[in-house]
Amino acid sequence: MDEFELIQRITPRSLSHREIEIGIGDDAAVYHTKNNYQEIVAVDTMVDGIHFLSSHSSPADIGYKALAVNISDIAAMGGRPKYYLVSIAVPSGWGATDIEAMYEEMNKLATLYEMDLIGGDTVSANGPLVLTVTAIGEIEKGRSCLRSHAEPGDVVFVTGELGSSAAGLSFILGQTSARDETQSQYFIERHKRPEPRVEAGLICSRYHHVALNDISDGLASELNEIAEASRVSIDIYKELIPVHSDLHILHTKWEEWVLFGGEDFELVGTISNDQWERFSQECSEHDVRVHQIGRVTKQGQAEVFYHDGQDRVLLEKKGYNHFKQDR
Ligand SMILES: Nc1ncnc2c1ncn2[C@@H]1O[C@H](COP(=O)(O)OP(=O)(O)O)[C@@H](O)[C@H]1O
Ligand SMILES: Cc1ncc(C[n+]2csc(CCOP(=O)(O)OP(=O)(O)O)c2C)c(N)n1
Ligand SMILES: [Mg+2]
Ligand SMILES: [Mg+2]
Ligand SMILES: [Mg+2]
Repeated sequence: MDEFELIQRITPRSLSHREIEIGIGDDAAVYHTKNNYQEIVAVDTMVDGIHFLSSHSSPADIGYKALAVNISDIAAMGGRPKYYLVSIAVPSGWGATDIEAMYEEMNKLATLYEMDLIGGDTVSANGPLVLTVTAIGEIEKGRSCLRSHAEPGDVVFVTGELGSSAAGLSFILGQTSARDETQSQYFIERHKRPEPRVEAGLICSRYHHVALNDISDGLASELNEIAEASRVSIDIYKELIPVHSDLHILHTKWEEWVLFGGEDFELVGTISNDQWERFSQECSEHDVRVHQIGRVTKQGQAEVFYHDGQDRVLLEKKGYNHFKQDR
């Protein structure tokens, strides 16, 4: 495979954004920016064996998820995604068709969100496949949904359902068995194809002082990050957390999946009590699922508490941690 041929093949034929002066094809990309807007930039890397198993995920699956998790970070700021760059380190076992299939799927997802590929990098590798995506988005000045925005009295909410991605991973790793193919396929799909909550994030950006985080490392970890950044205490309630109706029958570990599993790429956030009803109404009008799961209680100490019936336990900042896995 020739590096230059490959770049030519993955170069988009048309672009969604006219602000691009030069995308792929020079030393760097150049685009115009809008007045009264700020840019949002996020980067995440995926490594074979750590974030996915190339034995179980197709190149298309891998491409989809690498872009989706970056779009998710733009959504978690309340922004609109616009551009992306892709860097790949390709091991010798991978051919041009695999790489093209990966880009094809990224391109499909990007088209849904009107994003343009504006650059990247291609290298050969001796190690596993490494895929790094940088996403760039925009937001009106001062409207970002920062982790530091939580205040006492705020409602704590999540989008979608939690724990399904971890259940899917458990199926892939052969740690859980399913009732039937349809059941396992549902959860595996949640794991391989998370839907970035762009619409939910955009709605959040139109409200005052919303805090947001996307759930990559698990609910417990992300809530602790909000608590730390805002220096507040948060209380959440087991019975309020939305989960798939089959989740609890799959494995006794289902509650761990919900709290610590991660990779749901749902949004967790806080919003003032007086905006909550209008906000949840607007979400339902746009078919965006949101559920209240708790409250921000007080300023001072950064703590998260989990209510299970009569019990109230400290929810530690435990979850996926790259340097702290039991492996
Ligand atoms: N190696 C690094 N160099 C510089 N900044 C980093 C590095 N790794 C993470 N960060 C920054 O630390 C913050 C937290 O990162 P991370 O936990 O990966 O966020 P997320 O879960 O949203 O992807 C982000 O602002 C990220 O940009
Ligand atoms: C083979 C395999 N093992 C374990 C996992 C679980 N896993 C890997 S990374 C991760 C956390 C999210 O990835 P990270 O790089 O921390 O993303 P970020 O927090 O930066 O968005 C989880 C739950 C997986 N997806 N695949
Ligand atoms: Mg990251
Ligand atoms: Mg994030
Ligand atoms: Mg992480």
